[in-house]
Amino acid sequence: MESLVLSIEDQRVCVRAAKGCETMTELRREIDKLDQFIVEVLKFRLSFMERAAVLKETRNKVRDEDRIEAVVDNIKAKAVAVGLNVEFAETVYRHLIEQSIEHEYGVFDAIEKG
Ligand SMILES: O=C(O)C(=O)C[C@]1(C(=O)O)C=C[C@@H](O)C=C1
Repeated sequence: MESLVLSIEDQRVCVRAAKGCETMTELRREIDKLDQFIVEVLKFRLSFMERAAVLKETRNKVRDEDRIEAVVDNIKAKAVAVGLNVEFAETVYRHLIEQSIEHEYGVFDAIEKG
């Protein structure tokens, strides 16, 4: 991949491929651009947990083991498809889901149900 074009609403960012970076300064500038995007995607993903906390009727539905395994299986298949290390993808996603569940519990507990 020569470069990655990422867009969020009217924001469009072009991130150069790692092999196109000749210095650490250049390389870190590209990482910073990617991180900005990743943070926005994480925030957007978390907004779905906030909505899930509203849609789930009971607290014991916040953690859904079957769904966790389905998400992880899906991510592992996507990792294979794009050539990303599967163990890396699984580890990152299991952490992400655990943090998402913590956030969802927080929102669920803050809402008055019933
Ligand atoms: O699918 C859900 O029920 C969610 O709340 C989302 C999510 C996730 O992070 O993908 C989070 C908590 C659940 O245990 C399973 C999956």
